[in-house]
Amino acid sequence: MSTQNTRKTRKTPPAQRTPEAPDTPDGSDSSGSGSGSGSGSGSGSGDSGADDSGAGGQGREPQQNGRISRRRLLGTASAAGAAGLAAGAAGGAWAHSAAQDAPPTALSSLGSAAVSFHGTHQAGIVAPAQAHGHLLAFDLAPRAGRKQAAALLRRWSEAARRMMAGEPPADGERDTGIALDAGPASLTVTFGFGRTFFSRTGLTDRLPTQLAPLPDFSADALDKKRSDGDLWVQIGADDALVAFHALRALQREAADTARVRWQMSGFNRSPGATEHPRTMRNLMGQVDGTNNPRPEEKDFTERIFVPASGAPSWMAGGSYVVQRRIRMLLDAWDTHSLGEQEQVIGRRKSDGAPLSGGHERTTPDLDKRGPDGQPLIAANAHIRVTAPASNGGAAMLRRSFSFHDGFRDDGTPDAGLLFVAWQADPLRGFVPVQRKLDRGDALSRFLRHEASALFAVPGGPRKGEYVGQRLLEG
Ligand SMILES: C=CC1=C(C)c2cc3[nH]c(cc4nc(cc5[nH]c(cc1n2)c(C)c5CCC(=O)O)C(CCC(=O)O)=C4C)c(C)c3C=C
Ligand SMILES: [Fe+2]
Repeated sequence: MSTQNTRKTRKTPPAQRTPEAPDTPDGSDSSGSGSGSGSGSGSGSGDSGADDSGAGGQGREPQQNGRISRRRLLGTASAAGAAGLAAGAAGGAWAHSAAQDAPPTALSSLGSAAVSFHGTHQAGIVAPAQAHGHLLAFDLAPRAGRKQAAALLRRWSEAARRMMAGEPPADGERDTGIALDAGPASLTVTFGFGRTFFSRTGLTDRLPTQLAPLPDFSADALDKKRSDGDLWVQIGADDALVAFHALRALQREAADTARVRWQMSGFNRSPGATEHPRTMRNLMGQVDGTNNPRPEEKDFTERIFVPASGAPSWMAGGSYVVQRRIRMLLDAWDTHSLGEQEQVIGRRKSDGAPLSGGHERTTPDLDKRGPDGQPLIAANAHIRVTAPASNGGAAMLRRSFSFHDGFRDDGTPDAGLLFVAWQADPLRGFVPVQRKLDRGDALSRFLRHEASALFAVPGGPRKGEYVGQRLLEG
Protein backbone atom coordinates (compact mmCIF):
# COMPACT_ATOMS: atom_id res chain seq x y z
CA MET A 1 0.00 0.00 0.00
CA SER A 2 1.34 3.39 -0.86
CA THR A 3 0.34 6.12 1.52
CA GLN A 4 1.90 9.40 2.46
CA ASN A 5 5.54 9.34 3.19
CA THR A 6 7.43 9.96 6.32
CA ARG A 7 10.87 11.18 7.11
CA LYS A 8 12.90 12.39 10.00
CA THR A 9 14.28 15.84 10.33
CA ARG A 10 17.17 16.60 12.57
CA LYS A 11 17.05 19.84 14.44
CA THR A 12 20.04 18.90 16.59
CA PRO A 13 23.27 18.37 14.65
CA PRO A 14 25.19 15.22 15.64
CA ALA A 15 27.91 17.32 17.24
CA GLN A 16 25.38 18.44 19.84
CA ARG A 17 24.33 14.95 20.81
CA THR A 18 25.94 12.93 23.57
CA PRO A 19 28.04 10.08 22.21
CA GLU A 20 26.21 7.80 24.64
CA ALA A 21 22.76 8.46 23.32
CA PRO A 22 21.85 6.04 20.53
CA ASP A 23 19.77 7.24 17.61
CA THR A 24 17.72 4.10 17.49
CA PRO A 25 16.74 1.38 19.93
CA ASP A 26 19.51 -0.83 18.57
CA GLY A 27 22.04 1.97 18.71
CA SER A 28 22.39 2.41 14.97
CA ASP A 29 22.26 5.90 13.49
CA SER A 30 18.78 6.51 12.14
CA SER A 31 19.98 9.24 9.81
CA GLY A 32 21.41 6.76 7.35
CA SER A 33 24.23 9.01 6.22
CA GLY A 34 25.04 10.38 9.63
CA SER A 35 25.74 13.72 8.00
CA GLY A 36 22.93 15.39 9.88
CA SER A 37 22.55 18.10 7.33
CA GLY A 38 19.24 19.30 8.62
CA SER A 39 15.75 18.77 7.30
CA GLY A 40 15.44 15.71 5.13
CA SER A 41 18.69 14.13 6.19
CA GLY A 42 16.90 11.26 7.88
CA SER A 43 16.42 7.74 6.65
CA GLY A 44 13.52 8.59 4.36
CA SER A 45 14.00 10.83 1.37
CA GLY A 46 10.81 12.62 2.18
CA ASP A 47 8.87 11.38 -0.82
CA SER A 48 10.36 7.99 -1.38
CA GLY A 49 7.22 5.96 -0.81
CA ALA A 50 7.78 5.07 2.83
CA ASP A 51 4.58 3.89 4.42
CA ASP A 52 2.55 6.02 6.79
CA SER A 53 1.16 2.90 8.33
CA GLY A 54 0.83 1.95 11.94
CA ALA A 55 -2.93 1.49 12.14
CA GLY A 56 -4.81 4.34 13.71
CA GLY A 57 -5.33 3.75 17.35
CA GLN A 58 -2.53 1.23 17.62
CA GLY A 59 0.63 1.60 19.62
CA ARG A 60 3.46 3.34 17.88
CA GLU A 61 6.30 1.05 16.93
CA PRO A 62 9.16 2.95 15.30
CA GLN A 63 9.29 0.34 12.57
CA GLN A 64 5.53 0.58 12.03
CA ASN A 65 5.15 4.20 11.14
CA GLY A 66 8.65 5.27 10.26
CA ARG A 67 8.04 8.51 12.04
CA ILE A 68 9.96 8.05 15.20
CA SER A 69 13.54 9.16 15.30
CA ARG A 70 16.23 9.13 17.99
CA ARG A 71 14.01 6.78 19.91
CA ARG A 72 11.13 8.40 21.73
CA LEU A 73 12.60 6.83 24.84
CA LEU A 74 14.86 9.82 25.12
CA GLY A 75 11.85 11.95 25.76
CA THR A 76 11.02 10.17 28.96
CA ALA A 77 12.32 10.88 32.40
CA SER A 78 13.69 7.36 32.65
CA ALA A 79 15.54 7.80 29.40
CA ALA A 80 16.94 11.11 30.55
CA GLY A 81 18.12 9.28 33.64
CA ALA A 82 19.65 6.55 31.51
CA ALA A 83 21.53 9.12 29.45
CA GLY A 84 22.81 10.64 32.65
CA LEU A 85 23.94 7.23 33.88
CA ALA A 86 25.72 6.60 30.62
CA ALA A 87 27.53 9.91 30.88
CA GLY A 88 28.44 9.03 34.45
CA ALA A 89 29.80 5.69 33.35
CA ALA A 90 32.06 7.44 30.83
CA GLY A 91 33.23 9.35 33.90
CA GLY A 92 36.27 11.51 34.46
CA ALA A 93 37.25 14.91 33.24
CA TRP A 94 35.94 14.44 29.73
CA ALA A 95 32.43 13.74 30.88
CA HIS A 96 32.58 16.67 33.26
CA SER A 97 33.84 19.18 30.72
CA ALA A 98 31.48 17.84 28.09
CA ALA A 99 28.59 18.47 30.44
CA GLN A 100 29.80 22.02 31.07
CA ASP A 101 30.97 23.08 27.64
CA ALA A 102 28.88 21.23 25.12
CA PRO A 103 25.75 22.87 23.84
CA PRO A 104 22.62 21.49 25.51
CA THR A 105 21.63 18.00 24.45
CA ALA A 106 18.15 17.42 23.15
CA LEU A 107 15.98 15.75 25.78
CA SER A 108 13.34 14.58 23.40
CA SER A 109 13.04 13.13 19.95
CA LEU A 110 9.34 13.95 19.60
CA GLY A 111 9.92 17.14 17.67
CA SER A 112 12.05 15.73 14.91
CA ALA A 113 9.48 13.37 13.39
CA ALA A 114 8.04 14.71 10.14
CA VAL A 115 5.28 13.44 7.89
CA SER A 116 5.24 14.31 4.20
CA PHE A 117 2.37 16.35 2.85
CA HIS A 118 2.45 14.48 -0.48
CA GLY A 119 1.27 10.93 -1.16
CA THR A 120 -1.56 8.80 -2.49
CA HIS A 121 -3.67 9.67 0.54
CA GLN A 122 -3.65 12.77 2.68
CA ALA A 123 -1.66 12.60 5.88
CA GLY A 124 -3.49 12.18 9.18
CA ILE A 125 -5.58 9.14 8.27
CA VAL A 126 -3.47 6.03 8.62
CA ALA A 127 -0.73 7.27 10.93
CA PRO A 128 -1.50 6.87 14.65
CA ALA A 129 -3.43 9.76 16.15
CA GLN A 130 -1.14 12.32 17.73
CA ALA A 131 -1.22 13.61 21.29
CA HIS A 132 -2.94 16.89 20.36
CA GLY A 133 -5.69 17.45 17.81
CA HIS A 134 -7.77 20.34 16.52
CA LEU A 135 -10.79 19.61 14.37
CA LEU A 136 -12.57 22.53 12.78
CA ALA A 137 -15.02 23.46 10.09
CA PHE A 138 -15.08 26.68 8.06
CA ASP A 139 -17.90 28.23 6.10
CA LEU A 140 -17.09 30.20 2.98
CA ALA A 141 -17.75 33.92 3.28
CA PRO A 142 -20.92 35.07 1.46
CA ARG A 143 -18.99 36.59 -1.45
CA ALA A 144 -16.46 33.77 -1.80
CA GLY A 145 -17.01 31.35 -4.68
CA ARG A 146 -15.05 28.68 -6.48
CA LYS A 147 -12.14 30.98 -7.43
CA GLN A 148 -11.62 32.21 -3.87
CA ALA A 149 -12.02 28.69 -2.50
CA ALA A 150 -9.34 27.41 -4.90
CA ALA A 151 -6.98 30.21 -3.86
CA LEU A 152 -7.60 29.38 -0.19
CA LEU A 153 -6.91 25.67 -0.70
CA ARG A 154 -3.71 26.60 -2.51
CA ARG A 155 -2.59 28.84 0.37
CA TRP A 156 -3.63 26.29 3.00
CA SER A 157 -1.84 23.47 1.19
CA GLU A 158 1.40 25.41 0.93
CA ALA A 159 1.24 26.41 4.60
CA ALA A 160 0.48 22.82 5.64
CA ARG A 161 3.30 21.42 3.50
CA ARG A 162 5.78 23.85 5.00
CA MET A 163 4.70 23.41 8.61
CA MET A 164 4.70 19.63 8.28
CA ALA A 165 8.34 19.96 7.20
CA GLY A 166 9.11 22.13 10.23
CA GLU A 167 9.20 25.39 8.28
CA PRO A 168 7.25 28.59 8.89
CA PRO A 169 3.91 28.60 7.06
CA ALA A 170 4.81 31.21 4.44
CA ASP A 171 7.88 32.83 2.95
CA GLY A 172 8.47 36.48 3.66
CA GLU A 173 5.50 36.81 5.97
CA ARG A 174 5.81 37.45 9.68
CA ASP A 175 5.07 34.19 11.46
CA THR A 176 3.44 34.14 14.86
CA GLY A 177 6.53 32.38 16.28
CA ILE A 178 4.38 30.01 18.33
CA ALA A 179 6.28 26.93 17.15
CA LEU A 180 9.75 28.48 17.21
CA ASP A 181 12.35 26.06 18.66
CA ALA A 182 10.23 22.98 17.92
CA GLY A 183 10.48 20.50 15.06
CA PRO A 184 7.39 19.37 13.14
CA ALA A 185 6.44 16.96 15.96
CA SER A 186 4.56 14.60 13.59
CA LEU A 187 2.27 17.44 12.48
CA THR A 188 -0.38 16.43 9.97
CA VAL A 189 -2.97 18.67 8.37
CA THR A 190 -5.91 17.09 6.55
CA PHE A 191 -8.53 18.93 4.48
CA GLY A 192 -12.09 17.91 3.55
CA PHE A 193 -15.20 19.24 1.80
CA GLY A 194 -18.72 19.24 3.21
CA ARG A 195 -21.91 18.89 1.21
CA THR A 196 -22.67 22.62 1.36
CA PHE A 197 -19.31 23.45 -0.25
CA PHE A 198 -20.58 22.19 -3.60
CA SER A 199 -23.61 24.46 -3.81
CA ARG A 200 -21.61 27.44 -2.55
CA THR A 201 -19.06 26.99 -5.34
CA GLY A 202 -21.36 25.92 -8.19
CA LEU A 203 -19.89 22.43 -8.19
CA THR A 204 -23.04 20.38 -7.51
CA ASP A 205 -22.33 18.24 -10.58
CA ARG A 206 -19.26 16.97 -8.72
CA LEU A 207 -21.01 16.25 -5.43
CA PRO A 208 -20.29 12.64 -4.41
CA THR A 209 -23.37 10.53 -3.65
CA GLN A 210 -21.49 9.40 -0.53
CA LEU A 211 -21.95 12.92 0.89
CA ALA A 212 -25.71 12.41 1.22
CA PRO A 213 -26.77 13.66 4.66
CA LEU A 214 -26.40 11.06 7.39
CA PRO A 215 -29.76 9.64 8.52
CA ASP A 216 -31.33 10.90 11.72
CA PHE A 217 -30.55 8.59 14.61
CA SER A 218 -33.02 8.45 17.48
CA ALA A 219 -30.33 9.00 20.12
CA ASP A 220 -28.94 12.12 18.42
CA ALA A 221 -29.23 15.44 20.20
CA LEU A 222 -27.19 17.41 17.70
CA ASP A 223 -26.17 21.02 18.00
CA LYS A 224 -26.45 22.30 14.42
CA LYS A 225 -23.99 25.12 15.09
CA ARG A 226 -21.32 22.58 15.95
CA SER A 227 -22.21 20.25 13.08
CA ASP A 228 -21.46 20.14 9.33
CA GLY A 229 -19.65 22.98 7.50
CA ASP A 230 -18.26 23.82 4.04
CA LEU A 231 -14.63 22.91 4.73
CA TRP A 232 -13.00 20.65 7.31
CA VAL A 233 -9.51 20.82 8.74
CA GLN A 234 -7.95 18.22 10.99
CA ILE A 235 -4.67 19.14 12.70
CA GLY A 236 -2.67 16.65 14.76
CA ALA A 237 0.75 16.99 16.37
CA ASP A 238 2.66 15.52 19.27
CA ASP A 239 3.38 19.01 20.63
CA ALA A 240 0.61 21.34 21.78
CA LEU A 241 2.31 24.51 20.55
CA VAL A 242 3.03 23.01 17.14
CA ALA A 243 -0.63 22.04 16.85
CA PHE A 244 -1.87 25.47 17.91
CA HIS A 245 0.64 27.18 15.62
CA ALA A 246 -0.83 25.28 12.66
CA LEU A 247 -4.37 26.08 13.75
CA ARG A 248 -3.62 29.77 14.03
CA ALA A 249 -1.70 29.90 10.74
CA LEU A 250 -4.55 28.28 8.81
CA GLN A 251 -7.19 30.43 10.48
CA ARG A 252 -5.18 33.57 9.60
CA GLU A 253 -4.74 32.35 6.05
CA ALA A 254 -8.52 31.93 5.68
CA ALA A 255 -8.76 35.72 6.14
CA ASP A 256 -11.85 37.03 4.34
CA THR A 257 -12.51 33.84 2.37
CA ALA A 258 -13.80 31.59 5.15
CA ARG A 259 -14.80 31.85 8.80
CA VAL A 260 -14.52 29.23 11.51
CA ARG A 261 -17.92 27.59 11.98
CA TRP A 262 -16.90 25.38 14.88
CA GLN A 263 -13.72 24.11 16.46
CA MET A 264 -13.07 21.19 18.78
CA SER A 265 -9.81 20.27 20.44
CA GLY A 266 -8.78 16.88 21.73
CA PHE A 267 -5.91 14.82 22.98
CA ASN A 268 -4.44 11.38 23.18
CA ARG A 269 -1.69 9.80 25.16
CA SER A 270 1.77 11.25 24.44
CA PRO A 271 4.21 8.93 22.70
CA GLY A 272 6.65 7.64 25.31
CA ALA A 273 4.16 7.85 28.18
CA THR A 274 3.92 4.07 28.38
CA GLU A 275 6.88 1.73 28.71
CA HIS A 276 5.99 0.03 25.43
CA PRO A 277 3.86 1.34 22.57
CA ARG A 278 0.27 0.45 23.39
CA THR A 279 -3.21 0.95 22.00
CA MET A 280 -4.81 4.21 23.19
CA ARG A 281 -7.19 4.43 26.12
CA ASN A 282 -10.31 6.60 26.12
CA LEU A 283 -11.71 8.61 29.04
CA MET A 284 -13.78 5.64 30.22
CA GLY A 285 -10.45 3.90 30.74
CA GLN A 286 -10.98 1.33 28.00
CA VAL A 287 -8.35 0.21 25.55
CA ASP A 288 -9.81 1.71 22.35
CA GLY A 289 -8.71 0.94 18.80
CA THR A 290 -7.80 -2.73 19.11
CA ASN A 291 -9.93 -4.10 16.31
CA ASN A 292 -9.37 -1.29 13.85
CA PRO A 293 -8.71 -2.41 10.29
CA ARG A 294 -4.93 -2.72 9.84
CA PRO A 295 -2.90 -1.59 6.83
CA GLU A 296 -1.41 -5.05 6.46
CA GLU A 297 -4.88 -6.58 5.93
CA LYS A 298 -5.62 -7.25 2.29
CA ASP A 299 -8.94 -5.39 2.22
CA PHE A 300 -7.69 -2.40 4.24
CA THR A 301 -7.24 -0.01 1.30
CA GLU A 302 -10.57 -0.84 -0.33
CA ARG A 303 -12.40 -0.44 2.99
CA ILE A 304 -10.88 2.93 3.83
CA PHE A 305 -10.00 4.62 0.54
CA VAL A 306 -11.77 5.38 -2.74
CA PRO A 307 -10.04 3.33 -5.46
CA ALA A 308 -8.16 4.98 -8.33
CA SER A 309 -11.04 4.00 -10.63
CA GLY A 310 -13.67 5.21 -8.14
CA ALA A 311 -16.32 7.88 -8.65
CA PRO A 312 -16.20 10.78 -8.66
CA SER A 313 -12.72 10.69 -10.18
CA TRP A 314 -11.49 13.66 -8.13
CA MET A 315 -11.94 11.49 -5.00
CA ALA A 316 -9.42 8.82 -6.14
CA GLY A 317 -7.27 7.93 -3.14
CA GLY A 318 -9.62 9.89 -0.90
CA SER A 319 -11.79 8.84 2.01
CA TYR A 320 -14.97 9.93 3.81
CA VAL A 321 -14.74 11.03 7.40
CA VAL A 322 -17.53 11.04 9.97
CA GLN A 323 -16.82 13.21 12.97
CA ARG A 324 -19.02 13.15 16.07
CA ARG A 325 -18.74 14.88 19.41
CA ILE A 326 -19.79 12.15 21.82
CA ARG A 327 -20.04 13.21 25.44
CA MET A 328 -19.52 10.47 28.00
CA LEU A 329 -21.66 10.32 31.14
CA LEU A 330 -18.57 9.70 33.22
CA ASP A 331 -20.17 10.19 36.63
CA ALA A 332 -22.76 7.52 35.82
CA TRP A 333 -20.08 5.26 34.32
CA ASP A 334 -17.96 5.48 37.46
CA THR A 335 -20.78 4.12 39.63
CA HIS A 336 -20.49 0.73 37.93
CA SER A 337 -18.19 -2.06 39.06
CA LEU A 338 -15.25 -3.17 36.96
CA GLY A 339 -17.11 -6.34 36.01
CA GLU A 340 -20.16 -4.38 34.84
CA GLN A 341 -17.99 -1.97 32.85
CA GLU A 342 -16.25 -4.88 31.15
CA GLN A 343 -19.60 -6.45 30.20
CA VAL A 344 -20.62 -3.20 28.52
CA ILE A 345 -17.76 -3.43 26.03
CA GLY A 346 -17.09 -7.18 26.03
CA ARG A 347 -13.39 -6.70 26.74
CA ARG A 348 -11.21 -6.58 29.86
CA LYS A 349 -10.41 -3.08 30.99
CA SER A 350 -6.84 -3.85 32.07
CA ASP A 351 -5.49 -5.08 28.75
CA GLY A 352 -8.37 -4.99 26.26
CA ALA A 353 -8.56 -8.79 25.93
CA PRO A 354 -12.00 -10.13 24.89
CA LEU A 355 -14.08 -11.63 27.70
CA SER A 356 -14.05 -14.90 25.75
CA GLY A 357 -10.38 -15.22 26.67
CA GLY A 358 -6.89 -14.67 25.34
CA HIS A 359 -5.04 -11.41 24.99
CA GLU A 360 -5.79 -8.06 23.37
CA ARG A 361 -5.27 -9.29 19.82
CA THR A 362 -7.18 -12.57 20.24
CA THR A 363 -10.25 -12.71 18.00
CA PRO A 364 -13.34 -12.48 20.22
CA ASP A 365 -15.31 -15.75 20.33
CA LEU A 366 -18.87 -14.46 20.19
CA ASP A 367 -20.32 -17.96 20.61
CA LYS A 368 -18.41 -18.97 23.73
CA ARG A 369 -20.57 -19.46 26.83
CA GLY A 370 -19.76 -19.47 30.51
CA PRO A 371 -20.66 -22.15 33.09
CA ASP A 372 -24.11 -20.51 33.43
CA GLY A 373 -24.78 -21.05 29.74
CA GLN A 374 -24.76 -17.32 29.02
CA PRO A 375 -22.51 -15.86 26.28
CA LEU A 376 -19.26 -14.55 27.77
CA ILE A 377 -19.62 -11.53 25.49
CA ALA A 378 -23.12 -10.27 26.23
CA ALA A 379 -25.78 -9.92 23.54
CA ASN A 380 -25.67 -6.12 23.84
CA ALA A 381 -21.88 -5.78 24.39
CA HIS A 382 -20.44 -2.97 22.27
CA ILE A 383 -17.97 -5.21 20.40
CA ARG A 384 -20.70 -7.71 19.48
CA VAL A 385 -23.03 -5.00 18.16
CA THR A 386 -20.30 -3.16 16.21
CA ALA A 387 -18.41 -6.17 14.82
CA PRO A 388 -18.23 -6.29 11.01
CA ALA A 389 -19.76 -9.79 11.22
CA SER A 390 -22.89 -8.26 12.80
CA ASN A 391 -23.13 -5.51 10.16
CA GLY A 392 -22.71 -7.11 6.75
CA GLY A 393 -18.94 -6.56 6.86
CA ALA A 394 -19.21 -2.80 7.54
CA ALA A 395 -15.88 -1.47 8.82
CA MET A 396 -14.25 1.86 9.48
CA LEU A 397 -10.92 3.13 10.73
CA ARG A 398 -11.46 4.90 14.06
CA ARG A 399 -8.88 7.61 14.75
CA SER A 400 -10.39 9.69 17.51
CA PHE A 401 -9.31 12.26 20.08
CA SER A 402 -10.55 12.54 23.66
CA PHE A 403 -11.89 15.91 24.76
CA HIS A 404 -12.46 17.69 28.04
CA ASP A 405 -14.07 21.13 27.86
CA GLY A 406 -14.47 21.74 31.59
CA PHE A 407 -17.60 21.00 33.61
CA ARG A 408 -21.26 21.53 32.85
CA ASP A 409 -23.69 23.54 34.94
CA ASP A 410 -24.77 20.34 36.70
CA GLY A 411 -21.15 19.72 37.73
CA THR A 412 -20.58 16.76 35.44
CA PRO A 413 -17.53 16.63 33.14
CA ASP A 414 -18.03 17.95 29.62
CA ALA A 415 -15.76 15.24 28.32
CA GLY A 416 -15.80 12.38 25.89
CA LEU A 417 -14.67 11.38 22.46
CA LEU A 418 -14.23 13.36 19.27
CA PHE A 419 -15.08 10.26 17.29
CA VAL A 420 -13.38 10.31 13.89
CA ALA A 421 -14.13 7.41 11.54
CA TRP A 422 -12.67 6.89 8.04
CA GLN A 423 -14.17 4.77 5.30
CA ALA A 424 -14.42 4.47 1.51
CA ASP A 425 -18.21 4.81 1.75
CA PRO A 426 -20.19 5.85 4.86
CA LEU A 427 -23.05 3.60 3.76
CA ARG A 428 -20.72 0.63 4.15
CA GLY A 429 -19.01 1.98 7.27
CA PHE A 430 -20.45 4.33 9.86
CA VAL A 431 -24.14 4.34 8.88
CA PRO A 432 -25.08 0.65 9.31
CA VAL A 433 -23.08 0.36 12.53
CA GLN A 434 -24.56 3.51 14.06
CA ARG A 435 -28.05 2.32 13.03
CA LYS A 436 -27.41 -0.82 15.01
CA LEU A 437 -25.98 1.09 18.00
CA ASP A 438 -28.99 3.39 17.84
CA ARG A 439 -31.26 0.44 18.55
CA GLY A 440 -29.38 0.13 21.81
CA ASP A 441 -26.11 -1.41 22.86
CA ALA A 442 -24.90 -1.49 26.45
CA LEU A 443 -22.56 1.48 25.89
CA SER A 444 -25.11 3.87 24.36
CA ARG A 445 -26.77 4.73 27.67
CA PHE A 446 -23.49 6.29 28.81
CA LEU A 447 -23.11 8.43 25.66
CA ARG A 448 -24.63 11.59 24.19
CA HIS A 449 -24.11 12.35 20.50
CA GLU A 450 -23.96 16.16 20.45
CA ALA A 451 -22.51 17.13 17.05
CA SER A 452 -22.03 15.38 13.74
CA ALA A 453 -20.43 16.03 10.37
CA LEU A 454 -19.50 14.17 7.20
CA PHE A 455 -16.78 15.32 4.80
CA ALA A 456 -15.21 14.15 1.55
CA VAL A 457 -11.45 14.09 2.01
CA PRO A 458 -9.72 13.94 -1.38
CA GLY A 459 -6.56 11.97 -2.07
CA GLY A 460 -3.14 13.32 -1.21
CA PRO A 461 -1.64 15.99 -3.43
CA ARG A 462 1.16 15.29 -5.86
CA LYS A 463 4.18 17.60 -5.70
CA GLY A 464 3.19 21.08 -6.85
CA GLU A 465 -0.51 20.31 -6.42
CA TYR A 466 -2.83 21.63 -3.74
CA VAL A 467 -5.44 19.55 -1.93
CA GLY A 468 -8.69 19.54 -3.88
CA GLN A 469 -7.12 20.83 -7.11
CA ARG A 470 -8.67 17.97 -9.08
CA LEU A 471 -12.09 19.02 -7.78
CA LEU A 472 -11.66 22.76 -8.17
CA GLU A 473 -9.80 22.81 -11.49
CA GLY A 474 -10.53 19.40 -12.99
C1 LIG B 1 -20.79 3.90 14.68
C2 LIG B 1 -19.66 3.45 15.10
C3 LIG B 1 -19.12 3.56 16.48
C4 LIG B 1 -19.33 4.50 17.45
C5 LIG B 1 -20.18 5.74 17.39
C6 LIG B 1 -18.54 4.11 18.58
C7 LIG B 1 -18.44 4.80 19.78
C8 LIG B 1 -17.63 4.47 20.84
N1 LIG B 1 -16.89 3.32 21.01
C9 LIG B 1 -16.24 3.35 22.19
C10 LIG B 1 -15.37 2.37 22.73
C11 LIG B 1 -14.98 1.19 22.06
N2 LIG B 1 -15.33 0.80 20.82
C12 LIG B 1 -14.75 -0.40 20.52
C13 LIG B 1 -14.87 -1.11 19.35
C14 LIG B 1 -15.57 -0.68 18.22
N3 LIG B 1 -16.38 0.42 18.11
C15 LIG B 1 -16.88 0.50 16.83
C16 LIG B 1 -17.74 1.47 16.32
C17 LIG B 1 -18.22 2.58 17.01
N4 LIG B 1 -17.90 2.96 18.28
C18 LIG B 1 -16.34 -0.60 16.11
C19 LIG B 1 -16.61 -0.87 14.64
C20 LIG B 1 -15.54 -1.33 16.96
C21 LIG B 1 -14.77 -2.59 16.62
C22 LIG B 1 -15.65 -3.78 16.76
C23 LIG B 1 -14.91 -5.05 16.50
O1 LIG B 1 -14.70 -5.36 15.31
O2 LIG B 1 -14.51 -5.71 17.44
C24 LIG B 1 -13.98 -0.82 21.66
C25 LIG B 1 -13.22 -2.12 21.79
C26 LIG B 1 -11.79 -2.04 21.34
C27 LIG B 1 -11.59 -1.75 19.89
O3 LIG B 1 -11.67 -2.63 19.04
O4 LIG B 1 -11.39 -0.58 19.60
C28 LIG B 1 -14.11 0.18 22.60
C29 LIG B 1 -13.46 0.23 23.97
C30 LIG B 1 -16.59 4.56 22.82
C31 LIG B 1 -16.07 4.98 24.16
C32 LIG B 1 -17.43 5.27 21.99
C33 LIG B 1 -18.05 6.58 22.14
C34 LIG B 1 -17.67 7.51 22.95
FE1 LIG C 1 -16.78 1.80 19.64
